[in-house]
Amino acid sequence: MQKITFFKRFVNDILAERKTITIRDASEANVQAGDILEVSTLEEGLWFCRMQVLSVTQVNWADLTPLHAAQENMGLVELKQLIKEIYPGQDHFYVIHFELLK
Ligand SMILES: CC(=O)Nc1ccn([C@@H]2O[C@H](CO)[C@@H](O)[C@H]2O)c(=O)n1
Repeated sequence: MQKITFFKRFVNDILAERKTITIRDASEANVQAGDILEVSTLEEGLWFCRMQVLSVTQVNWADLTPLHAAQENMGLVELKQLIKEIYPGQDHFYVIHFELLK
């Protein structure tokens, strides 16, 4: 089974389905539509759900939209700032759209 991690501050949003995408660089985007992922926190490695990948699409930082931000349950300025912090100096990303499995 494939695995993915998230910062633990996003656990509640993911479980409540307020966060339905994650934006990753190429090294973390080795998934495709249909894949089922075991999901745990980055910090403690605590498992918290399974999710199914609905789609993987490419995006450049400058082309992020308010829709991406809404799917992250944040504002666009906040999302763009966050991605700069997580991935300094990178411009090319993958939007992984997922569905929580229950
Ligand atoms: C190894 C590892 O866990 N890395 C990451 C990387 C990103 N993210 C979140 O995805 C969205 C777009 O980047 C934002 O919500 C990020 O905070 C995350 O939770 N964990």
